[in-house]
Amino acid sequence: MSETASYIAVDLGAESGRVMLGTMAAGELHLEEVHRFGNGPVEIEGSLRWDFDRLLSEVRTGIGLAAKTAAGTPLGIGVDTWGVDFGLIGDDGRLIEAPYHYRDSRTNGMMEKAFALMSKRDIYQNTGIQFMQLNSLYQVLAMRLADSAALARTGKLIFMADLLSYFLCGQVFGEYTLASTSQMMDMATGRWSKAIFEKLGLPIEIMPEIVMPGTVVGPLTDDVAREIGCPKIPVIAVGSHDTASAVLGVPGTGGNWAYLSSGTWSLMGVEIPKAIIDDKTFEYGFTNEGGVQNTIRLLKNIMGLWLVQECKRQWQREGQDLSYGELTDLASKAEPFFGIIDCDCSDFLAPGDMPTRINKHLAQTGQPTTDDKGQMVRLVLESLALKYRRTLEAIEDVTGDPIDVLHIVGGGIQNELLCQFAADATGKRVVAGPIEATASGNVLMQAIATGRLKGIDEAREIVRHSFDLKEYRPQDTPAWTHRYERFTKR
Ligand SMILES: C[C@H](O)[C@H](O)[C@@H](O)C(=O)CO
Repeated sequence: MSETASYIAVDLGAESGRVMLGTMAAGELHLEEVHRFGNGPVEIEGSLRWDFDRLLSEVRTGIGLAAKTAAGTPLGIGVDTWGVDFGLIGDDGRLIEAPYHYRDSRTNGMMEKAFALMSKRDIYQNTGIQFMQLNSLYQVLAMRLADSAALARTGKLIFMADLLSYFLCGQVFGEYTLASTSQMMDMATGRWSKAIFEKLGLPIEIMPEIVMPGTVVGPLTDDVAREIGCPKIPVIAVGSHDTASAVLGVPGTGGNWAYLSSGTWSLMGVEIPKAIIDDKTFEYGFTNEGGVQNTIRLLKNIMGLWLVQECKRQWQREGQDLSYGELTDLASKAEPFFGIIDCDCSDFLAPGDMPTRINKHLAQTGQPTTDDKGQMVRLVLESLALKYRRTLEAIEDVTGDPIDVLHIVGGGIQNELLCQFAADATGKRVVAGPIEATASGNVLMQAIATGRLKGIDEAREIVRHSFDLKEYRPQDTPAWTHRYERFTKR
């Protein structure tokens, strides 16, 4: 077994996608970005969709570049994407329509319709998954209730990352961590939940077979390998859910640690050996998403930097194109604790004119509004940090274990102001890095699948030796605690 091994990681988020070449040698992981491309919703027939054909072509381009860049032939390709979304393929193996975007309005009011068919508590007891209208369950229910022709013609439903893999290697499968985000999988059996499909009248036969992360799915098809111009590299099921790969990429330094995968969304939680599905996790709204190597990701979705991304897009539309760096700089100089919002208010889920919606929320809660961009970004970041504190306290309450350190990973760590606010608001030591935790976890899972690594501990050891980490110590926490008390009383 040669010392050096390389793998191709395809990592797509809601805002951008990248193809990385990961090279493992001498206990270190080196990541090289060979291709990066934009991503975002496209409007088709008045609905929000993903431009799947473009994404697939970008992925193929990236794989070609990675294969050319690699010293030898990469040992595998792993694909991960955001959760819940899927494509439908017909019996002819072709995609029936452009996949829907989870922020499309077709799921408005769908949860209530589901609860009329099966109680909210029973759905939770079965799946252990948090309630978000964007969950796959409500997307499929919306199609059934709309007598969707596309659903009627469906041979197989395939989740986004696995759909990209399908068009690379021709194999239909449902990787476990990604499948778990759907709220259609029975957390106890790791199989599709018969109870949910029966009670909601959904076609279980269209669901793909669930496979565990680390499964070697199959080589690139002859056509794909020829068209890309690379060998028939095996496609490996990794933590197909980007957050599952990100959690494997957490360095996990000493003590009892929590993680925050920070990007469009903020996913905050802990890694546990067994799902916790009880009245407390139900009340707190915790989710038990599948992790790699038989772990569970107990976490909560927090609206995240989507709020800042959407403000930036609106100000751009209004002719002021400020970079994230410039916006954060303005925020650092703005008045502390000017106002506070509930970041997870469903008013903020859909795209479009976020500053106006934030001001409406401030006015509705008896707070002053603002047209100052720095002030608005600051109150968003402060509100996120206070939500992190609330979530961390809930994690400690549910697990009974105090958290010593908060690991923040992902693109969001470039917002150093938010990292510092997270330390200040929670009163916890924050360790930030790596930015590319998801791509790292993707490559490391392939290394485990190909026998180069024994498991999670060895993988995290490599993360600790391969990336620079930045520490943030809590400052001025009393002022934050005072603010937090006012926040929690709301
Ligand atoms: C809907 C979100 O994409 C999902 O809940 C989240 O876990 C994710 O995938 C973030 O990339």
